[in-house]
Amino acid sequence: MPHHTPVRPHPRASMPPPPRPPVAAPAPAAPCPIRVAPSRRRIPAVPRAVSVAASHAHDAAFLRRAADVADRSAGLTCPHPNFGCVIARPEPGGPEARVVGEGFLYAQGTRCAELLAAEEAGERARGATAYLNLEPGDCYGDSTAVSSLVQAGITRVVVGLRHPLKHLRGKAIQSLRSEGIQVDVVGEDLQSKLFKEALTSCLIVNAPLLYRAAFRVPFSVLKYAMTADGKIAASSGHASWVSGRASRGRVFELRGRSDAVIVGGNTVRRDDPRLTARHVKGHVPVRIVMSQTCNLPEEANLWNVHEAYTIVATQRGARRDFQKKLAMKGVEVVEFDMLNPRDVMSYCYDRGYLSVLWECGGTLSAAAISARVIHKVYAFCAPKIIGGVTAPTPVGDLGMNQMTQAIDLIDVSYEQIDRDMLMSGFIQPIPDLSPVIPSADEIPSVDPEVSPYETNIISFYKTWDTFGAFSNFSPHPIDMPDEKGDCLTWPTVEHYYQAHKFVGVDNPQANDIVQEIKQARSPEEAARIGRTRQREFPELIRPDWESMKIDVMYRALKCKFSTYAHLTEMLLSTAGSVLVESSPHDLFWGGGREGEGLNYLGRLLMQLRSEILGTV
Ligand SMILES: NC(=O)C1=CN([C@@H]2O[C@H](COP(=O)(O)OP(=O)(O)OC[C@H]3O[C@@H](n4cnc5c(N)ncnc54)[C@H](OP(=O)(O)O)[C@@H]3O)[C@@H](O)[C@H]2O)C=CC1
Ligand SMILES: Nc1c(N[C@@H]2O[C@H](COP(=O)(O)O)[C@@H](O)[C@H]2O)[nH]c(=O)[nH]c1=O
Repeated sequence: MPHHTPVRPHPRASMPPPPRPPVAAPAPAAPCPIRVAPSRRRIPAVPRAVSVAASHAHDAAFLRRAADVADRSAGLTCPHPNFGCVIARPEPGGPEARVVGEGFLYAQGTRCAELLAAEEAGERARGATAYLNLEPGDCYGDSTAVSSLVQAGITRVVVGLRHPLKHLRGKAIQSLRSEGIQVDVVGEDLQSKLFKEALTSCLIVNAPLLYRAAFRVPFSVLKYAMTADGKIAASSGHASWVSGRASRGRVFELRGRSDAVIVGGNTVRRDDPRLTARHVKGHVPVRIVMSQTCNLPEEANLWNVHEAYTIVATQRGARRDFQKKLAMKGVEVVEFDMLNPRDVMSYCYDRGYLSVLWECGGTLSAAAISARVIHKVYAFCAPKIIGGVTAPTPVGDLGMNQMTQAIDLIDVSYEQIDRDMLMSGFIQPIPDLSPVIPSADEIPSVDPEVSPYETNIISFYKTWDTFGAFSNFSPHPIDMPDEKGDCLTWPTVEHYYQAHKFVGVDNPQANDIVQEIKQARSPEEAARIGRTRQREFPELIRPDWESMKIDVMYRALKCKFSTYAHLTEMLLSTAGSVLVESSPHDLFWGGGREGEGLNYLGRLLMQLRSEILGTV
């Protein structure tokens, strides 16, 4: 029988709840068919003695709403598995059902959607139904989402999609059922075509996670703006602007939904782009330049890493002196034996990216399409003619010389944006993983492919991966003494670690930064603030930081694992294995791309494990 995680009390409130989103959620950035109904909107009245079809219509409407709610973190934080939870109950005496609570996962390491929705519903959750776009991904060993629904008194749960990650698939559904809660999964227990639209909404809002799980590369979107005669720039290369302001505003939103934005060397040389999302607050994607020659300008907007982080992906050994200059500016250079879109996407997968936006020209876009790493296309078409025999086009040579070879886009949407027309469609359909990965109740307890003598390396990285609780981003607050001995609660280990770069520095600005980090709404924002301030104000970093950072991390980890018994249990369950933080770029705390990293995070966890086992 597969092991199912016992329902545990959820950890103390780890993060201040994000401020209530506006009543009408921001219009979804992607021109997807779903529109967000204003919050608290009554779902159309359905007579109490409802037919099955009518109750399905009810369920479908609330499930669509859960998918809409799940999308609310777009542009605020990095792409992550999107969870929305809507709790609804029939009005006492009235025929209508009403939303009594809803919530969405704001970021990795923050309070889960189910906990937030149950808190908002309060006593009204008793006997109600919870609608989830995606099966809960309790991967911290504490089943917060499941226990929140159980403790709230939910009696029925409707799930849009089973979790696509193998180590999570089916576990929460099984836990809920073992607690006596009725769980209806669309496509399994709910087969009606009335769910088609709701299911599409669930697929779209979690497309990045689904593509990542299915193809082991991030969900990749190619976006370009072209004139009516099919040019992305004048023959001189001049391209400002093809599309209008409103269309470019939509592009900024698309960037805000992406972990990274990719351009080719030519576009850098021609446009000197910034590639930022242009919103005052919120998530800023990494900018990636693919350049085989590394023949890039000495000065460029992309080298201003105060605005956003930049990676140059280049051929191994290309212009090493220039690479050093880039590194001095804070630009990260990553070398590849053979620079190609597939290897760069595999690297982005290793970095935990879910979604990437390709904003390159036709040369690189053709290479990416040929490498089959592009999944969706956004084509902005402007009503203007530029002409030019040599004017660049959106996609270069694909080796096709018969129109019958053309790639047909599927699930195509058309949207007018001011004077422009946006056509978007998929090159590869959103993967339906239901038949591919069996769920927990179907997976044999021992994977026959893995021999018991298989390598004993346990890799961990993102909070949604196996052993996600080992990540410093996991939502486990720690109580730590400050320099005066007073006990302070830090939302996560990451908050504590980043803030302690600036602790003990006799400068009010340093203390302000400590407070700014401590109050960050999510560990990723705490990390972003800490790293940005470190680059901006190196003089505010405590002078002994390099010699003290391991001790700071060790103290935080010791507190984390001694505070949460189930985390200690999880750590001890890895006895005999080597723990590696599989970050391909953090060569101090992580293992690196080819194991060249020092893996200090893995080493500290193994040290803690030994101390607990008394085997130091
Ligand atoms: N309207 C729009 O939406 C857009 C317009 N543009 C315009 O397009 C023009 C640039 O287009 P284009 O010349 O096609 O440039 P690209 O942006 O496609 O860049 C091509 C460069 O990408 C690099 N590259 C790295 N790996 C590969 C690979 N495996 N295959 C191919 N190239 C690779 C090379 O850089 P290197 O030479 O350094 O080795 C190559 O020269 C500019 O005028 C720009 O203004 C660009 C983007 C969007
Ligand atoms: N010219 C053009 C686009 N060009 C793309 O946008 C980049 C410039 O981004 P930024 O520097 O952030 O404004 C440029 O390098 C290219 O990738 N995009 C569009 O949506 N519409 C347009 O008309």
